Amino acid sequence: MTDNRDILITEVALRDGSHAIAHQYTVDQVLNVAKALSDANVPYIEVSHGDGLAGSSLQYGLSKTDEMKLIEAAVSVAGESKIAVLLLPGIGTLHELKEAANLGAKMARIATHVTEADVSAQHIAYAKELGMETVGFLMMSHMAPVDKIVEQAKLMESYGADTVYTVDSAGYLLPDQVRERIRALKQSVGVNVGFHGHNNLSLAMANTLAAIDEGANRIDGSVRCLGAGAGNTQTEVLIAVLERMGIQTGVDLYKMMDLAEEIVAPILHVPQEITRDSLTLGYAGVYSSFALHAKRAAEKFNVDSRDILIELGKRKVVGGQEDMIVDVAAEIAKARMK
Ligand SMILES: CC[C@H](O)CC(=O)C(=O)O
Ligand SMILES: [Mn+2]
Repeated sequence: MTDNRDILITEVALRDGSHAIAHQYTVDQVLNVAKALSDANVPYIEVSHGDGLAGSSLQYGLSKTDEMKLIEAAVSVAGESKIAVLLLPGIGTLHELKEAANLGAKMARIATHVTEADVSAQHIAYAKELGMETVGFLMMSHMAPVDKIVEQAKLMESYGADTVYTVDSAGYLLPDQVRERIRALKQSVGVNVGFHGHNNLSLAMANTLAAIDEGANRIDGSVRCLGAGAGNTQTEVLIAVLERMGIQTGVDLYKMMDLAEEIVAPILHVPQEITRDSLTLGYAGVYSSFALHAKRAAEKFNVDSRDILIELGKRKVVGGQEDMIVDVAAEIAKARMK
């Protein structure tokens, strides 16, 4: 593996991308994608249900394949790359974390709502005990002021996180807002700082570059943008842009392009675009993974999915409250009948 990397990329298509295909990954798809990512020298490859370990459920969406089988498959072809898993405390437990570590996962990313870092303490500590590298992943970062994010990141650092992330789950943040968050984290924590963007307002690349400019050295990307909502910062494009800027990622651009075109594009049910629904997510500040749930609820209640998303934004609904999507759709349908 190349040592002189300025930025370490975590590829999230096999986790965040799972939202975009309703968690229908097969072992063969994961083998092919993970092998190609490893051949391209991507340092970290995240594999889990879209909502993290143990996310497979009626509430979040049932996986086609047990995620442990997917993790095992990815590990078998990972070579020098490290397999990462995502865990949201309350959805996943220490049990799944141990199972993933036993299968060979080397990094645990513990994700909480931006104001709830305290629930990550035991998961971060346990992941360290298991010998894993740990990341504190502060989701929906647009919903808290900068000083709150710093406070929460410091908590994660105190639990043992090696890296803390600002996560723009809704694809809502503007580049200046990313800058102020990353700058404050760089000034306040002693660990690596990372950024995870969503492209709902077509700002994932601009936001990622702003984060890097402020000193973030851990960056998430998704090949062919495969992620929730309009997807994430497109990895192969990011590699090209960073190469032009003289920033080393150690990732092979041509191999990433080939993977995107030949292996990942055929997996996509529909091309990853900024649709009216994903644009509404970014505009209203709604969790990107709500998009498919809102679409289904809109069809069921014959209402406009944008009205559902705007209302969810007003109510400041966060991850874990997916059941509210149906409630809101039903309320909108009922109000229309009056
Ligand atoms: C449901 C977990 C979520 O997809 C994590 C994430 O990638 C984000 O908040 O953007
Ligand atoms: Mn995401």
